[in-house]
Amino acid sequence: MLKIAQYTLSSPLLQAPMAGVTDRVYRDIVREHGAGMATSEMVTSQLSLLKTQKTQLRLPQLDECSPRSIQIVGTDPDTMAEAARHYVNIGAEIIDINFGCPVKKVAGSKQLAGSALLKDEQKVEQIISRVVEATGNIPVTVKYRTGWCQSTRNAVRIAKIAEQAGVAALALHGRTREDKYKPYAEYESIRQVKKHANSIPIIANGDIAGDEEQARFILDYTQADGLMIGRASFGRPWIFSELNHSLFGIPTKEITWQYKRDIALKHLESVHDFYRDSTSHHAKATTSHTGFANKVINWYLLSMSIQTNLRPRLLKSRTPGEQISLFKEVLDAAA
Ligand SMILES: Cc1cc2nc3c(=O)[nH]c(=O)nc-3n(C[C@H](O)[C@H](O)[C@H](O)COP(=O)(O)O)c2cc1C
Repeated sequence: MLKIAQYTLSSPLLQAPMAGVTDRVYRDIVREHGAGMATSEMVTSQLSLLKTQKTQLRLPQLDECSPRSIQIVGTDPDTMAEAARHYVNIGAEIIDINFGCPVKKVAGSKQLAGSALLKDEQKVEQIISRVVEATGNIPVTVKYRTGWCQSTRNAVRIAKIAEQAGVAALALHGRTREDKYKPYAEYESIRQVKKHANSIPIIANGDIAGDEEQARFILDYTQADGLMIGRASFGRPWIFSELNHSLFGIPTKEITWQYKRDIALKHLESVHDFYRDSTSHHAKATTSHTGFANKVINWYLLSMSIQTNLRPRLLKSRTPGEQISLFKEVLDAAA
């Protein structure tokens, strides 16, 4: 089984961190359905911004499934080390560093964080070393892309830097920053990384769609120790238990239509509970609350191939109660 430093995971299939997606509710649901770990979406290493409600809601909580991994993003080694120390103090059990984010707000010329750091290997080394030093025996992992652009791919060099600086595991998305999300991810770089940095677990990421044959191919071809799944888990948290069963023979419940319906409904109810409880004292509560609830509805309608003319009403529901009962009606009508 996949081991990250002192943590033996229950499955080598991990949920990819996704900003605006993998909130506490999402992480709980995928863990319940077989994901071996679900890292938080990226959070700032600027501790002064920690007060914001948005960041507070992104942080892992002490009652969350272990190991609690939190992903930090930033650019200054000392600031990131200080942030890592802070997150460990409030309960993180693994610190993940983001060297993969392609978006302008993070990797643009103003911030030079996320995937932009792949252009500066020395800085990567400094950041990792400082964070590893700051976190003591709390494992540090790295999630990154294969390089800034096709002509400067440096996944193997980054892996060796990370390995030498004491990183406990690497997750590699088989695209460069320049590739953004264009089809398709490639797995050759992941295979090379596994070949050249074989003292730590390597986790393959990119376009894993949930079918057994493809997942088996990626594992065999790259020899990776685990797979990380992002978008394919939208409205489909049972993807983990399905693949756990088909790839590794881990027993699972039968995934019937009724089972999916119950999960979809529970996901929506949990989003309403979580944001209502967490944000009831904040004026801006409704933005993330409604945003997440509507995303959840759209994901499940798509993944369960449900077409309904009630969709506009569903997304514009005035109260959580109204939305939940309408969603139930839609799910039951589609059964
Ligand atoms: C909406 C969205 C948000 C994302 N946010 C993050 C993030 O916060 N940190 C990170 O390392 N990667 C982030 N990613 C990248 C994913 O973790 C993953 O590497 C990428 O989606 C490829 O995997 P997939 O093809 O299985 O989706 C994000 C991706 C999406 C689609």
